[in-house]
Amino acid sequence: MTQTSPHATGSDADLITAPLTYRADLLKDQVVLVSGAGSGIGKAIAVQCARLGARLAICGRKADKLEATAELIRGLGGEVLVRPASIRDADDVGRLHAEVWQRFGRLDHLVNNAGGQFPQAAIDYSVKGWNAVIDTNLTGTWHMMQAAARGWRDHGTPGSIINIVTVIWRGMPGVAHTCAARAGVIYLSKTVAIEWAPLNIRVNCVAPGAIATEGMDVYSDEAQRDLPRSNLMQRFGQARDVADAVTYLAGPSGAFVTGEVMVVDGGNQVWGDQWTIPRPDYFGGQRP
Ligand SMILES: CCC/C=C/C(=O)SCCNC(=O)CCNC(=O)[C@H](O)C(C)(C)COP(=O)([O-])OP(=O)([O-])OC[C@H]1O[C@@H](n2cnc3c(N)ncnc32)[C@H](O)[C@@H]1OP(=O)([O-])[O-]
Ligand SMILES: NC(=O)C1=CN([C@@H]2O[C@H](COP(=O)(O)OP(=O)(O)OC[C@H]3O[C@@H](n4cnc5c(N)ncnc54)[C@H](OP(=O)(O)O)[C@@H]3O)[C@@H](O)[C@H]2O)C=CC1
Repeated sequence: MTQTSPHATGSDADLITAPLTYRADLLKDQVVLVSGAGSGIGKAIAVQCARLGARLAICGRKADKLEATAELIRGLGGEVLVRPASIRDADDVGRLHAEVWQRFGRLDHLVNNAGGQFPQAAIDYSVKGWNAVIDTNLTGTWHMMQAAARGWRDHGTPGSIINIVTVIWRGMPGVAHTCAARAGVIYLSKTVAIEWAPLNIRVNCVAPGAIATEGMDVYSDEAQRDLPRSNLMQRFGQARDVADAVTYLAGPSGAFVTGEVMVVDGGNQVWGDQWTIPRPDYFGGQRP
């Protein structure tokens, strides 16, 4: 979604100046690794963490997008390691995590935000299209989780993982591949929350509903018009709504929270169709 869209997320200036929900030293000196931090929700999370005193490591595939986020962080006086990487590449993910430890000597939180999908009827998925979404959203997320956990285990320090997923519980017509991947991440997270509790690692998820970001550009104009009507608030959420949930889980407020999924969706989990492809006649036909 472009910044000129009526539903566009806050501008860079908003990310820097919007009033903080949390006190400004909440994450002071902590190190946060955010994937997909070059745009949308990841950018909002990274900038908010920097405003809360954290030092950042950011990754994504496109260096120019990451640099733009890094500029904002540096402008705030923050410290940031910029590391282009695809989360699909397990070896490169391993090197990324090694660089984070080398640079900062610690990692406190991993925010697995990188991901995406394309709208298509599931019956038409190609093998390559299915694999692209599963390899990114499920397997790529896992590479990052495992590398982080190994780092904390090897250094004998605590850590927390926050995985950005989505609202899967009533299905997601038009994006079945991402629904499958995110369901996998949620139950992976609940399981390793148990296995990694002895390592003092908390593992949680945040499930956003329809949030106004550049990522929405992959959907048709009709879908973008319809999505804000798919929740009780009748609007898009903002990237900072998700950043606030991440901060809740990362900060002292999250100290007794693990294996949880925090839903930030304006109530879409209880009401509202979320079709991202034309609705079949069987269900009342095309969206208005
Ligand atoms: C639901 C509402 C709430 C959620 C909202 C959000 O999450 S929004 C925020 C999230 N942000 C986003 O969602 C951002 C956009 N999404 C992405 O960038 C996804 O991460 C990605 C998996 C498509 C990228 O995978 P990649 O880097 O590998 O990209 P690639 O281009 O190389 O494609 C690989 C293959 O996938 C297939 N295929 C791709 N597109 C289509 C299509 N339209 N049609 C059909 N098929 C399509 C095709 O097979 C293609 O190969 P081909 O045939 O071209 O050789
Ligand atoms: N906006 C919404 O309504 C919702 C979004 N989500 C999820 O939230 C997350 C952020 O989405 P949003 O900000 O909206 O969309 P964006 O498309 O703006 O953000 C996705 C980010 O992921 C990065 N990314 C994609 N593939 C890879 C990869 N293989 N390795 C590293 N980075 C990658 C992209 O950067 P680059 O292209 O440089 O690699 C991009 O910055 C996504 O996982 C999305 O699916 C979930 C529910 C709703």
